[in-house]
Order: sequence, then structure tokens, then C-alpha cells
Amino acid sequence: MTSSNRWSDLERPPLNESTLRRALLTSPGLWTALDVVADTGSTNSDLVARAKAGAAEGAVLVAEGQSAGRGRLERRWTAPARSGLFFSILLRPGLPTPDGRPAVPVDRWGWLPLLAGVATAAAVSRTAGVDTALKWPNDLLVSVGGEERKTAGILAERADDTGLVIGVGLNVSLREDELPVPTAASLALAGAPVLDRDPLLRAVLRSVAEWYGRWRAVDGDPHECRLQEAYAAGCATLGRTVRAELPGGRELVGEAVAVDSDGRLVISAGGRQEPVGAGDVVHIRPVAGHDAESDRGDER
Ligand SMILES: Nc1ncnc2c1ncn2[C@@H]1O[C@H](COP(=O)(O)OP(=O)(O)OP(=O)(O)O)[C@@H](O)[C@H]1O
Ligand SMILES: O=C(O)CCCC[C@@H]1SC[C@@H]2NC(=O)N[C@@H]21
Repeated sequence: MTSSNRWSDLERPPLNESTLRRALLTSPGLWTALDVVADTGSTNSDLVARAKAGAAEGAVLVAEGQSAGRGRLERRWTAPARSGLFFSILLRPGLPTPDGRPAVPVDRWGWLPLLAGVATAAAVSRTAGVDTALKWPNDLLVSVGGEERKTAGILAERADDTGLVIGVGLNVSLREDELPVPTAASLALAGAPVLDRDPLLRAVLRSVAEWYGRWRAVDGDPHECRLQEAYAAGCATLGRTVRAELPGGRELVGEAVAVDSDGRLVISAGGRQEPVGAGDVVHIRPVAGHDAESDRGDER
């Protein structure tokens, strides 16, 4: 048996499209369509194309495997087939809701990837039985042998005037030798007692629908629907010394002190507070006997 098919269906069973549809496509409810495909390049790319062709809010596209999964900052997302959950959802905050709420102003859409992070973290912690934390903006971290490692990532992309696609990659059963990078992890490596992907997917989608409903009900105000508070409570970046690698090549090292009302990370450095809206943020963990500016092996 080759390494690519080492995992039989019994060990990594496929998702069941019809039971997922029965459980999730309820009326009323956010989710309007759900497809599980065996293989594709990127569920985000596919769903953005469907959105441009007029797909309705609430479409969900799940792939058992991706050959060109994409991450933030032009990175790749790689994981063996059925080793995790790889899916994208289409939201249309730029349209009024069926119950008559107005469109959410575009300047509040920046909260949606953070909302997806809060919802995913809550659902994964509850369903898989492991503690999770968010690294700004929306990496999901778990603890493996006392180290914070990334078990999920989220990529939000504008699809058209009214909608955006949010993609989630969650490592479920990956073993150490299957990880794309040593700073990654999976729910299995974090000791999760539950690794069944069907209930995990249902829980994450229900949690996203719940948070999105709350956010839409207050026209996207992150404070009023307590999203800002929930995000801050679950964010491991706050209070840490971080290095932000900003677009354009500038670096900023300081303490992450807040997430502002636009979802930006506020970094306090040299007596100034600077909001950071894009770029890579690295947690710098001071190591006994070393400066905070430690080597890459001490960073997440
Ligand atoms: N399944 C996964 N789980 C966790 N993180 C992942 C996964 N797949 C990809 N990544 C993340 O994506 C990044 C890998 O992206 P990429 O392959 O583009 O490498 P890079 O080192 O960022 O850039 P380069 O392309 O220049 O080598 C890693 O930083 C890792 O955090
Ligand atoms: O951590 C990141 O940088 C974001 C990773 C997002 C990966 C998911 S997998 C499903 C969806 N399709 C993609 O091509 N990317 C997202």
C-alpha cells in the first residue's frame, strides 16, 4: 500500500452529503445548498465562481480533498484527503435579510472572518473536546505538548458587490509525519476524544449561522452583538508580545493590546498605539535566558 492510500475509508470515512443536507438545509435557516465533492482545486475558488454566477447566500461547498488549497497571504493550504474539513461558505451581507434587515455597510464586513473564527473555535472546542484559542486574525490554535500550534485557518475573499466567500481548513486526523509544517497540528495531535467529521462540520456551520444571525440582527455592529467581546475573550494574541510583518515589508514589534471596532489588532510600541489590519503576526514567546526576539522555533 502506498503512503497516499494508507488511510482506508474505515479510518478516514467519507462525509455523508445527504445526512448533512438533511441536518443543515432547514427552513428558516442560513444554509441553502450543500455539496460535498471528492476532489477539487480550491473550494474558495469554486464558490467565488458560483457567487459571481449568482449563487444565493448560504451555499456551502465541502471538498474531501483539495489539490490547490489556498491560505492567506498567497500561501498554500495542504492536507491529505479526508484528514480534515475543507469547506467554503457564501454570505451576502450586502443584501437585505429575508426578515427585512438592511444590507450591512461594507466597512463592517471585515468582522466576518473574525466571526467565522469565533464560531469555529466555539464549535470545535465543544464538539471535539479540546481547548482552542484564536491567533489574530483567525488561526485556530490548539496545545500539543504545551506548545500552541495551528489546527485551522480561515480565508475570506470578496466575491462580488454583495457577497464574500469564507473558507475554513481544519486539520482533524493528521499525524505528525503528515503535517505540512512543524508549527501545524490537528485535533488528533491535541488529544481530541472525538474525531468524527460529520458532527464537527454540523457544529461549525450551526455556530457560524448563529453568530451571523446575531451580527445581522444589529446591522453588523460587533460591539452590540458581543462579537468583539467574544473575540477578545478567545484571542491568545492579546497581551502577547508580537511581531507584525506589514504589507510593504515593514515590521512592528510590540504588545498586542486590543482588537478595535474595525477588527484590527492594536499594537503598542514605542509609546504609540498602531492598528494593524493586514499582514502576518507572529507571537513572540520570551524563553528563559533569551530576549523576546527569539528564534523562529519559539514563535507561532
Ligand atoms: N494543513 C495545514 N495546517 C496548518 N497550517 C497550514 C496547513 N497547510 C498550510 N499551512 C500554513 O501555510 C503555510 C505554508 O504556506 P506555503 O506553503 O506557501 O509556505 P510558506 O513558507 O509560507 O511560503 P513559501 O511558498 O515561500 O515556502 C505555513 O505557514 C502553514 O502555517
Ligand atoms: O490559514 C490560512 O491562511 C487560511 C487557510 C484556509 C484554507 C481553506 S481550506 C477550504 C478553503 N479553500 C481554500 O482554498 N482555502 C480555504
